[in-house]
Amino acid sequence: MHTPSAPILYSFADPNNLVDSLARFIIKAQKESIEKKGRFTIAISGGSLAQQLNGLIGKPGVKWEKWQVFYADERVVPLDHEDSNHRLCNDELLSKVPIPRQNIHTIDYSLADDIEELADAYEKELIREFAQKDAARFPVFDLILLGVGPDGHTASLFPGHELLSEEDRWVAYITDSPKPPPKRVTLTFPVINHAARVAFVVYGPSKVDIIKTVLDKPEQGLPPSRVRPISPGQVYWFTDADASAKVEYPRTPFKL
Ligand SMILES: O=C(O)[C@H](O)[C@@H](O)[C@H](O)[C@H](O)COP(=O)(O)O
Repeated sequence: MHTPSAPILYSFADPNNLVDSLARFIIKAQKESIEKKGRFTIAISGGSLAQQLNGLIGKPGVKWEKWQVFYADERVVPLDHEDSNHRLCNDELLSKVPIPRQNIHTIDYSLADDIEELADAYEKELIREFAQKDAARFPVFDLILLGVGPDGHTASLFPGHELLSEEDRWVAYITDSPKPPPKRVTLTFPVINHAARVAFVVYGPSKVDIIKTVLDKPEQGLPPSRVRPISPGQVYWFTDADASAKVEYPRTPFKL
């Protein structure tokens, strides 16, 4: 029944090719989603991922007014703070494209003194977008974009952390993140694993060992290995030759 499909691994020798292929992949996902539902729901992580999205800037065929952008995880800092994932994503991409501000769903930092309330408010923001329209137990994002830390975390789901077993909530909070800043909110595994598509974007030599473990030894259960969207959801890996150098898992040639 709901057997997850095997991950699809792309490895690009040329970094520009990764950026361009990722942009084309996102535009195709956007087109299919808008044709089906009239909108495109996407969640974006922080870290180096934001820079990899600049292939979208100025590309024909992107219907920015149909995008609904959420954050796969967010650091609990003011939105203009240099640690904010929203600030990063805004600086790298969103401020450079004609997306309506109300389509960008940020945390409400005014609730930061009570992180549980802040996480609940962000969950309600998702419910407003998804529950009424899709009436599903969990939201079905059209696309979730994730990175992987050298310690094997993804979004703000860290190896060995109790949040890995969250089965109920859409948005959870963490106050002891091993990667600073310590206070964060994150989408949970049930949400990530209900997405139509999840794409990891990982490049550079510092990721070579962790990517090998995640893809070749999924039985170790690192957070990115647990990203296995239920059918017909699909997980993709966009890597460069440095990050995937040691991986034995089979690569798929990129074509749309
Ligand atoms: O808020 C965060 O810290 C990120 O969302 C995090 O999950 C990130 O994606 C990875 O740590 C990879 O980051 P790099 O690509 O910068 O290594």
